Amino acid sequence: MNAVGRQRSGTSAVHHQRQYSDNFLEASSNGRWLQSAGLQHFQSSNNSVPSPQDFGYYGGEGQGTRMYRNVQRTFTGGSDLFAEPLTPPANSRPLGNWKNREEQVSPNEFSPGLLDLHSLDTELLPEMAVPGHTSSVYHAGRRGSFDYSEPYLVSSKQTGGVRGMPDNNLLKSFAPDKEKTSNVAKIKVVVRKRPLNKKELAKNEEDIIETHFNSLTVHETKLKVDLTEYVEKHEFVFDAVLNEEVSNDEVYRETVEPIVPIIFQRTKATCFAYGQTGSGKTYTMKPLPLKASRDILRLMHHTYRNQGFQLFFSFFEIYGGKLFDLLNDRKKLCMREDGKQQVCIVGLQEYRVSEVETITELIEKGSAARSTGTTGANEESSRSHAILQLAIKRSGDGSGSKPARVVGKLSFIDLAGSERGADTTDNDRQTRMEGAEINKSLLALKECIRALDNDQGHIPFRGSKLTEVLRDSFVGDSRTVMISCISPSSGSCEHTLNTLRYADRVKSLSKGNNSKKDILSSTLNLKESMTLPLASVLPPASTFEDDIADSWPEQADGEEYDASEKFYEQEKSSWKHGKLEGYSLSNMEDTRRRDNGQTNWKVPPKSDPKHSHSDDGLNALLKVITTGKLV
Ligand SMILES: Nc1ncnc2c1ncn2[C@@H]1O[C@H](COP(=O)(O)OP(=O)(O)OP(=O)(O)O)[C@@H](O)[C@H]1O
Repeated sequence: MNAVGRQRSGTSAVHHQRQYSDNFLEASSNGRWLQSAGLQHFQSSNNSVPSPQDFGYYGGEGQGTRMYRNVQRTFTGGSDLFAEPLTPPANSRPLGNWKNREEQVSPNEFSPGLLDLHSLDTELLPEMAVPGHTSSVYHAGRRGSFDYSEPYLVSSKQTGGVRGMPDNNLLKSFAPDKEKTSNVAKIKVVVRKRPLNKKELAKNEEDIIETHFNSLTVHETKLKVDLTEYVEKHEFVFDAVLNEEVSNDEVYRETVEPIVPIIFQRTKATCFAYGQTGSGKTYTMKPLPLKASRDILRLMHHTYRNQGFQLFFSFFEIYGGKLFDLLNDRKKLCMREDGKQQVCIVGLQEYRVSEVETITELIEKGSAARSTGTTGANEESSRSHAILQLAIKRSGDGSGSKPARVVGKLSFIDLAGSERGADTTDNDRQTRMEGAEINKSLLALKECIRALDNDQGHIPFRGSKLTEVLRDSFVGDSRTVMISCISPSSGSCEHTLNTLRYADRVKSLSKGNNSKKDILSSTLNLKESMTLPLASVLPPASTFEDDIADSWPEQADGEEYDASEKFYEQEKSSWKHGKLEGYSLSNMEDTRRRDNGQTNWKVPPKSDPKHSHSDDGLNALLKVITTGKLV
């Protein structure tokens, strides 16, 4: 497993310095996010981006008093929270407190055009031979050193008639063969830890996250009955763990870069960020589409030159269960399904793009129009799920004479911040309702990923608008990358554990190697999920009840009532009947552990007579062993 940049090593000081020069070089927030994307040379110097007033506030549509981001607020908004540099590398932070305490280890792109809804563009093209590709080692040497400077981009040389495109001899080659496609994991779970911010430092909050190669340990301080403190360790293993020193460039390399070539191979891929409000989801997600577009354009103009591929860009959000076009004055959109159960977003404006600069402008424009609000942890919190889609289309015969149809799609989802209901007690009703809606969709997302990975016949896409919209990204040949963002602070420990457990659950769904152990583990996870359905996202009782009673005004009129309500009711019922008991079965969650620096694959959880699901799990396990079938 890749460990670049995640371990403190002899180069850590360099990483550290680069990380912050990436993120904090300019005072201009616009420049800042381009820098953090490694694309500062694309910073718009013209006035083509509309003025803030153009999107300052969009009334109506039941948006109440919600605020929208203006151009001045970019994803690094609120950076006043951060000192520069912020934290020394985690390993250099004194872990003394933990050590002094008694330890307890718990096993644990500009030609705008309206989207032609009735073109068959939601259908994937039949497989077409793509001649003339260069087949070389795509990732050769990338693990050894970080290419922070991105020389092919910094270079002022223009090649191939596409601005911002790399110099030929620096062009990375992609091998678009089937084998490569299947080599990219179906589900990849990556965790990113952000540095402590000013607020947390001011409160003397400790960094409780210790990162290793592809694992991390959370040091949770607890109190015994006699009020003496002890530290409980929670260990998790993921596909990659990115610490606070890791730049957005490396995040891209680890997460999205490997899936870019395969979207030319009839694959739909989704990358989403999950995590507590203020944990760095927007910071992490915002640079990714630009970097991916750059690579896609490079492939289109080099490897796939003159083959009729086109790149289309769209950007919308789901707020309160409704869809809004972020590139068209927040126009309300409708989601429809065609006869083939393909999802069509009626009215969504799509832009055909061929230059990175244009994409930069579109991202700026869309981000400025997002719904934001204030939460306890983030003054400018994203209260919507933002979905940015890059669709690769090609005319049916590859010559451009027939209408273009979708070949592959790459969706970037910046999910709204997850919150525990407990955190919403000092928030207004609107914020609490947002929280409930957000949690519902996160739960539905997890359920879909779970069902997909278990090859279940029924995928509960109707669980939420989010999953309905993402339906066509999950069926067929799809890839999912989940980036779990966490805060390192002791004050966010519970959130962090919830986020990691969600991530671990998603990860455990991946059959990856299809080893028997994995299958067994999936069985156990499924079993557990049946008894603990709302475990990781459910707000506490009081808030949950309030939120149910308060249902969204737009939904109350039944206009867009859908199966999600029913789903929600079912989940609520499960919860009411106490099926969440045993949620803290951390040994069930932390399925893989490290031992003496070696990663051990999933082990079945220990039997615990107090928890009946353990017996169920063992029974399931035995059945699989004896029958070779999942039960
Ligand atoms: N890895 C990081 N390095 C430096 N600063 C970071 C990092 N991650 C996040 N931040 C800063 O933390 C603050 C909150 O981040 P961000 O807005 O991305 O959180 P979020 O998870 O999207 O929150 P919400 O869900 O409420 O929208 C921002 O000021 C951002 O610049």
